[in-house]
Amino acid sequence: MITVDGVTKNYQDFTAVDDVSFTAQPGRVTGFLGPNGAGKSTTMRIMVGLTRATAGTATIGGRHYVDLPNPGLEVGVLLDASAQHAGRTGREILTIAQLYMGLPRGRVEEMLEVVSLTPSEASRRVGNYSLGMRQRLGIAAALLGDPQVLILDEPANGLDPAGIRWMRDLLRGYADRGGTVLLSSHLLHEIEVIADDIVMIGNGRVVSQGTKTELLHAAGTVVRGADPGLLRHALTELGITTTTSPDGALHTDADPALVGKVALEAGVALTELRAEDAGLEDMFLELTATSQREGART
Ligand SMILES: Nc1ncnc2c1ncn2[C@@H]1O[C@H](COP(=O)(O)OP(=O)(O)OP(=O)(O)O)[C@@H](O)[C@H]1O
Repeated sequence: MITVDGVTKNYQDFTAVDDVSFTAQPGRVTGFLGPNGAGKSTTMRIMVGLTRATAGTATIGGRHYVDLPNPGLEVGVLLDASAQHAGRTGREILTIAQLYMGLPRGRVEEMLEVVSLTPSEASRRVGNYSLGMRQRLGIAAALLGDPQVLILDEPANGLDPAGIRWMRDLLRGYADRGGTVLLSSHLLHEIEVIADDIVMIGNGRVVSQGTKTELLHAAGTVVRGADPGLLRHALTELGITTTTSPDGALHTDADPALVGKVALEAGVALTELRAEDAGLEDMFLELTATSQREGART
């Protein structure tokens, strides 16, 4: 588990991360979502001891990263896929990591296979790798020590659609086996398809967090009945306010299960009942509107 507790980072009078708290739980993929410059990378760098927090703590399994005796065995980190020695081959980079982690040699070839880097690609210098290949190598390095926790900063950058699908399946499987995954992105769709839990950050502050289901449900319910007037009346009677869209559908903040129950009791046949698809996109833009560069930066 990753625990971030009241983390703040000031650069002189600029606050890059402002009292951020959240947890990333085992068995779940936690998406760390925010627009450019929101403070995701800074928070992740603090988690792994590369940046010192001005206040607050970030721990992995209850310990600070710097206190982990052989960190690669406990947490796999990919912060910048291009931050590798360009003159080394992919295989050499993994071999160096394998040696200092004290892992069996076979682990390198195993990981190259997992990330689908062919033997000839693994023998090429990283300076000649595409961004997608660097991401794959970075994921191989993060997985090398078979850690229980993964911290990945924008891991889908540079991957093609098949690569994104591959990564999603890999991380899903990893979390399903009990691993903790924290991955950041400024692209909502990426997070929406993979994450179980979402932490949204804007202007250094957490603007919303919860399970994906909770955040989707926060958008409310759309319901359409054979007798819209009677349905509206039944809902209003229970104090559930509704608005009617031009196409006759009713919109309410209440839960779909409750709306369905009210309709059943009122004897109204429903033709549509669903969680309102505001799309996390709208919510993401709305929630971060005041904290984006284009918005009021206070
Ligand atoms: N060393 C530093 N000195 C001064 N400001 C910094 C430093 N590092 C980061 N910042 C600022 O902190 C803010 C947050 O940056 P950060 O890289 O954490 O954002 P991010 O959410 O990862 O963005 P992106 O999606 O663009 O990668 C930015 O305004 C950035 O310019």
